[in-house]
Amino acid sequence: MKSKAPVIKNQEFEAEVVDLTYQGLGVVKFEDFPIFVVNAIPGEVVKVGITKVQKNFAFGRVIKRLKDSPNRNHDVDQDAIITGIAPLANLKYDAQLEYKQNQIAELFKKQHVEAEIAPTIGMDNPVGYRNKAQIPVREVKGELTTGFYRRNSHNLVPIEDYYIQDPEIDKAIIVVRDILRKYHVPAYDEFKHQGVIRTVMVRRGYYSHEMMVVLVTRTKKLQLVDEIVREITDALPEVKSIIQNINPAKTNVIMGTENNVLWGNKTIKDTLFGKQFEIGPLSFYQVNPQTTEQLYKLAAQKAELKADDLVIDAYSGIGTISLTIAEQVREVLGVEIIEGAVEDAKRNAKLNGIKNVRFTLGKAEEQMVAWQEAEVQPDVIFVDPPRKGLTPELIDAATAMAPAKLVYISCNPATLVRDAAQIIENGYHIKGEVQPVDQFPQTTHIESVTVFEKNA
Ligand SMILES: C[S@@+](CC[C@H](N)C(=O)[O-])C[C@H]1O[C@@H](n2cnc3c(N)ncnc32)[C@H](O)[C@@H]1O
Repeated sequence: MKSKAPVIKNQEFEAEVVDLTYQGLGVVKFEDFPIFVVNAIPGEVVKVGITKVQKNFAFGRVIKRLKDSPNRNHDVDQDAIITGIAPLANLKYDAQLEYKQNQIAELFKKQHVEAEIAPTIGMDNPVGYRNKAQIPVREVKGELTTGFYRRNSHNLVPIEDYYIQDPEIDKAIIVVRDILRKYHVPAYDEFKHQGVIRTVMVRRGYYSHEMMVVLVTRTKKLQLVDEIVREITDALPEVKSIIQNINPAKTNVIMGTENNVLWGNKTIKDTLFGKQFEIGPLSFYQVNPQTTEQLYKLAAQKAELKADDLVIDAYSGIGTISLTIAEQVREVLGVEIIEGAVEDAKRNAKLNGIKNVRFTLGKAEEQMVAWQEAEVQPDVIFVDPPRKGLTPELIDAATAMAPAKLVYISCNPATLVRDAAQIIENGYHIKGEVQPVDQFPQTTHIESVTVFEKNA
């Protein structure tokens, strides 16, 4: 079909940036036709070159910035922005916090759900916070290279400073990269589906400083594995676990399902709220331990837990929410889909001497229905789903059990507002303000806590 777009590829023009999308792209208009531009922020005037035209919108690039916004942060490496490591880093931090609050408010408005959104709780030092890195390994100019993809592409940009990761993790990535180079391990080629090493994953406990290195390989065979392991442990004394994860599939999914412990333990430990957690290679663990403590504390406070409460923790991961609230309530029932995470959760309960939690392996949407059919009567339900949010079946089953409160921890406001509409329709209202907590500074990801209370 012929495009009705009023712009063509390579066209150049000057315009003011009028908005910022949920992906952190600046919006300029040409005769009301929206053009999305990397690294352009509202209030700026830019000379734009059109790079791609679609039916209802186009993409462009900044040829020249003619006027800066006062909110522009000049103090950031451009690689972080062009690769999408830190797509919001061109905005000063206060403006990022405001942007996140506004994004949630706009989405609630579009959904016609009334909600007050509190100012985003931010970090004092919003860089170097990530406790986990998953770094693609590719061959660039004939050399094994670690870095990040240029946005919307699979072209690897070599990077050594990832800006938002724990700097000790950045150092470890360089060490591992150099060892892999030394032993001539072939980097994965995703087009030919050849080569060996696909990804290096590193996780580091914020309090424990225990480090796990995961080498994700296409093949079972990893040449000179003993030498590689010895060199990693010699160079990185914090490493407590080295794992080979095998992912033979032609896929964008980073990790496979098979893990071989090459050296050390199969998990690392970290602490949250003074409790110990063991974390396996495939388990979800919040990437920002500093704000996670704030987030869960807030969620628990807002839940107004009582000593006799029965609580459900849906999407319980390795048990972080369950175990941090267990002492305040009678019993917690968790459900989680990843087997390794459920095993971690059970071990973590033992490790902390907590006896009033029960973790079930399964789909939250099915388990919630099973609990409802078994006439379980929870006082509070916590839900902390992945980005796709809840299912209608889960919401119906959860609200049918009539908990006094449903505490929704969301990492995607678009699915939060969709689910909020159904929860409200089922006889609940939002209690107080929706509280954004900046779990992911410098990125467009938005975390928040909302409490739904049963109507009187
Ligand atoms: C955002 S994480 C929250 C984990 C945990 N509450 C925490 O903070 O550590 C979402 C969790 O949901 C799990 N998950 C994804 N889909 C699921 C499903 N359909 N049923 C149960 N768990 C699921 C993931 O494996 C992950 O552990």
